[in-house]
Amino acid sequence: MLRIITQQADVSAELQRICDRTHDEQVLHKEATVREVLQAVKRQGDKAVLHYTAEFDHQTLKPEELRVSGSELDAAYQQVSKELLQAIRLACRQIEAFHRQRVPKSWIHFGDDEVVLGKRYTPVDRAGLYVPGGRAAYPSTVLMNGIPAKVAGVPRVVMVTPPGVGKAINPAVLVAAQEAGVQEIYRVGGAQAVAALAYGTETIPKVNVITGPGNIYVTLAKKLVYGTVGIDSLAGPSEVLIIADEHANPVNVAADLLAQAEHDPMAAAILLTTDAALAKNVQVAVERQLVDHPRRIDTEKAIAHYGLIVVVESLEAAAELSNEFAPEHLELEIKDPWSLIPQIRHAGAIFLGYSTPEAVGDYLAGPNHTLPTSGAARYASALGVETFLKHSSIIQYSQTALQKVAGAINVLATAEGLPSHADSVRRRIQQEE
Ligand SMILES: NC(=O)C1=CN([C@@H]2O[C@H](COP(=O)(O)OP(=O)(O)OC[C@H]3O[C@@H](n4cnc5c(N)ncnc54)[C@H](O)[C@@H]3O)[C@@H](O)[C@H]2O)C=CC1
Ligand SMILES: N[C@@H](Cc1c[nH]c[nH+]1)C(=O)O
Ligand SMILES: [Zn+2]
Repeated sequence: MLRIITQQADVSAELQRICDRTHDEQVLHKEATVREVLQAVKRQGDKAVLHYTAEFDHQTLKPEELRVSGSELDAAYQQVSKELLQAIRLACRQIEAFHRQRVPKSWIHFGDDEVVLGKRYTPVDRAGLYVPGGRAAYPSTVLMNGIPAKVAGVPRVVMVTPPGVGKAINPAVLVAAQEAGVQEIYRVGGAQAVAALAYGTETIPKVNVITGPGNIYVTLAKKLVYGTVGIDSLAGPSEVLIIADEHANPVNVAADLLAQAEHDPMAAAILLTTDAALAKNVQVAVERQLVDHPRRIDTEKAIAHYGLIVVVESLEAAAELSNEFAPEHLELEIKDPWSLIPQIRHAGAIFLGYSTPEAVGDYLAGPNHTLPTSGAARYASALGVETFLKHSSIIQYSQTALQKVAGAINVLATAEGLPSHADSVRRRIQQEE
């Protein structure tokens, strides 16, 4: 049963507990497992990858089966319906159009005294996309990761995804990969996949950046390999926080809460409402919709552990609680959602109004669905083209310009006790005189 509490109770502490669910003591034993997997893959390469694939995914693979073959990729097109292919292509177009909107551009500024300054953007050489596949198949995530990598111009894009039952990756995932321009796919998931991409194995190449969402094991692994490789953000078990007023439809709100909860037993689904009657009606609607839910057991776990309805005093109070939580997805199911926007400081994606369910963003509105979770939206953002780019600063000084700043550099270098720094400037000035 989805719990209802009022704002008088210790709401902040309860929200914090839910927010921290991926980094509290209960996940420590999972972190120990992940550390073991990372070390083993680093030392033993493919052998460890295959070992953990057998242990956690229950699939016995030979090294040569790790990479998805060309014939499997071709065959996937025969296994998806025309409607599914059309939907994937529609999503592709909309996601690509969105991500092409504001691609970071190199720039150069020619200043006084022939000083040239700028930034030059270049893609990483190799990107590794993690596409989840434990409890559901995620062709949409293939597009959300593959398209920005393509727009960024990454020369080599590698994808990993769990092997699936009978070693068969969902054909929609393989079709989506090809539509997004990804051809190099490996049948491996979990922490062992992240480790393979971070350290490289005999079969799987080491990459420069690992992107994509995943469950607690994937997210902990990404956190631990950060530094050896770059990552997009900690995009772990899904979350939605809905702020709703008395005009919201309780059945729709319940469906949106369940749409998150069904992802994972560790997913979070929170409603903050100014209307006590709506709170009760949503609670009842959630129960009803769970009755014949095909993923009932896991979804109920998420609702029981990380689901919550809070009756708040005002929309302003709701906005403040939402900021404390910093949700991955925030839905504003209120009459004038734009009026609350100025008060929202932290959220991965914001969905406005009664007719914008999060699912529209999950699949095809265009913005990325790979978003920071567990409070990471306080400092991180959605995956984007920039995730696959880095920039080099460009600096050119003329002799005249150098002469003008030599004194200041000398003072700063002396203050830092670094005489060679001062000397490197002084010598050039003296050479000129
Ligand atoms: N934040 C975001 O942007 C998004 C998050 N998600 C989240 O991605 C996740 C997908 O999760 P899954 O379906 O589980 O797929 P997954 O691919 O993330 O995880 C499955 C892998 O976990 C490993 N694993 C399972 N049990 C294990 C154990 N006991 N010990 C060690 N490793 C184990 C297995 O190797 C398996 O391949 C969900 O939490 C979902 O909410 C999905 C889309 C977007
Ligand atoms: N809701 C997921 C994305 C998703 C993919 N497919 C369905 N939903 C998230 O956390 O962003
Ligand atoms: Zn979803």
